[in-house]
Amino acid sequence: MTLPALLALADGSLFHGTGIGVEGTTTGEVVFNTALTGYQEILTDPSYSRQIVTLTYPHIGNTGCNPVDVESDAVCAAGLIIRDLPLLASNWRSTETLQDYLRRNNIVAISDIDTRRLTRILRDKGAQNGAIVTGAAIDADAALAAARAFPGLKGMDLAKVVSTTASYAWNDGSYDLDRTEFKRTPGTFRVVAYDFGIKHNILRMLADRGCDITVVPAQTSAQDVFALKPDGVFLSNGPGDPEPCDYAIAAIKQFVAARLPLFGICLGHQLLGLATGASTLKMKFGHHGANHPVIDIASGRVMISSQNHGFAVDEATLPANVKATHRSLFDGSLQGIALTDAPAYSFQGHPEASPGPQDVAGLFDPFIQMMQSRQRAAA
Ligand SMILES: NC(=O)CC[C@H](N)C(=O)O
Repeated sequence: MTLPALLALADGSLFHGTGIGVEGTTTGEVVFNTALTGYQEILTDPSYSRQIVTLTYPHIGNTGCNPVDVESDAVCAAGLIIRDLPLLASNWRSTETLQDYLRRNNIVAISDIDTRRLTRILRDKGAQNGAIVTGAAIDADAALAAARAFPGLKGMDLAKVVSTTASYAWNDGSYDLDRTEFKRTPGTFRVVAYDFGIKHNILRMLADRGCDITVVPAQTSAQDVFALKPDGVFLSNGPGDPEPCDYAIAAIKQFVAARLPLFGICLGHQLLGLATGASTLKMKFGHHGANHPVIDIASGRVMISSQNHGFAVDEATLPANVKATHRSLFDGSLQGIALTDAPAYSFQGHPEASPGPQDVAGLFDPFIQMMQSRQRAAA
């Protein structure tokens, strides 16, 4: 039996389709992602908390779902919007269909809508607050009211909401090619990783490079981190607006002052920017995809990157001791910064990919080199 479904946007747009998850209502900011593959990694990326994701690729679910291709322990996106759910899921690693996966994770989702029309609206008007309602008796006015009641992500501190409540150790490296076993590299560097909504593949890529990682809650004080005697601190990706995360910004200022090696990704990049005194802004529709070209300003090299952000550091507000290292070739927005007077840098896109191309994976290396230099200086 098909489940009727309606997507309502705050601008008044309505899309009738088919419910492919559970019955109910979900609200959030509706964003479009242009990646062709990786729907499971996208759904489980904590940075999508309170966001409803529409995928522009029309056939989603072809390869089913499995327990391995996840970026956290839960489905974090507030909902999913797709054009077409294939009748058959086929892959040797698939253990369940996308529909079963969505239902088991209690996700409200809609298919059979014109995702191209939806994406054009989001591009023209900017990311919209929205609601998906599924069930036998759908009321368009109630759906619109739900969409308009969502307060929007601006000013919303979600990092401390999705973060781990207790610290834990992580030393699993990447999977082998069959994705049946983890690679393990002996830990040479003690790294404290702030969990603002951290993706598993970031932790794996740090572990592959010899990091022994302690993951700590978002609100951990700088003092508690210094007590762990780290060689370096990593600032993770995460959902929501970076600006209200004053606890993290205060801690980062202390790490910079102590000249502790620092590396930030996405939200972590935005927080490093704020800690240096720069400002962040909300973008019109953000960057969400797996094919975004960025230029390394010093070398002129162009790399294709995975992206997922709706806020950005405003390059015009960078203080004199912070240089721009990367820019987006789609819209010229700032993609990377480095401090000129401290061992600290960050990147707006996703060097860990998952999903996406691995062109920018080398951005993990300077962090390792900074920790090496620090260890040598102390020896
Ligand atoms: N992936 C992320 O870390 C996203 C950062 C932030 N929530 C943004 O939307 O810009």
